Amino acid sequence: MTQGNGSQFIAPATKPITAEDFAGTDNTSIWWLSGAGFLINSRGTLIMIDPVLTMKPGSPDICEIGHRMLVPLPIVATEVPRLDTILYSHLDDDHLAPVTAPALIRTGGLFAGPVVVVRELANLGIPAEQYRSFRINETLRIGEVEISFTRVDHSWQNLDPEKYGPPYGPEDCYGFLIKTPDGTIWYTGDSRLLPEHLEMSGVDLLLLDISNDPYHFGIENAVKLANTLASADIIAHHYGTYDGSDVLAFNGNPDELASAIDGSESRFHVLAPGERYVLKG
Ligand SMILES: Nc1ccn([C@@H]2O[C@H](COP(=O)(O)O)[C@@H](O)[C@H]2O)c(=O)n1
Repeated sequence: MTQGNGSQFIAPATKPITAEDFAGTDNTSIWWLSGAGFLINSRGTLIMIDPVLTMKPGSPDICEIGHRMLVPLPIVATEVPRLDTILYSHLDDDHLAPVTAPALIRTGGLFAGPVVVVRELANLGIPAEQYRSFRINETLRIGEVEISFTRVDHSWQNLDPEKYGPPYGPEDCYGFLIKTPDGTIWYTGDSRLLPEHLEMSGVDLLLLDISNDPYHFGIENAVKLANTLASADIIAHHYGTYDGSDVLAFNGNPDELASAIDGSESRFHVLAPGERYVLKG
């Protein structure tokens, strides 16, 4: 892993995700897609979270949302063969990418997220029969997997509401609690730390946003959450992907957390995009 572009931490070198990774399995596997995105294959049930998987046409390193990528994508949207659901945490384009979303219609997956997100998915051309909005604490069951929608606070427009518009409210951005036959995964979503986050239990794998932005956990609270969920494995994300040493939301550094997370040697995973992690519940 390298430091580049001033002080920016770059993710480990990408490994390709292939068609075989979408086949039926006897376990639950997780891949970081880069940025804030994940693929989960739970015994053949296929879930994507916040995929940003398209490059600008003709450009080797500028992605669809205009950022130069520090690492290549492990798979592009047009090569994703099949999905059961695509979960969207919120509207920001490094989560809901406007070229990737329609490119995933052909996977047959159900697009799911908050009401405002689903409204935007409709604008992007997702057919009505292929999307559904959910409220906090509602559940979506797909095969043997049960997904519930957890609370976040990501009201970053408060930085300057005149410039950025109304701040995201409590039903505009979600996290996802994903119960599989092999254990429970929690994707916290982009959020400041809430008291209820510290009351979560039964989490086997924490997909932890480690960016150091005031409307995210920040290092101190990411460590606090990791140490509260003391028996969970952790996969770091929301860092090392997009060029922007001056953008706090892109500038997490796993090294800054590792020494403060209890037992980090065995449970804090700094995966390459496209590297498989097998859930041990
Ligand atoms: N001028 C700005 C505007 C926004 N931000 C931060 O960007 C983040 C939005 O992207 P997410 O991945 O977090 O959804 C948000 O956290 C803002 O704090 C900024 O730094 N400067």
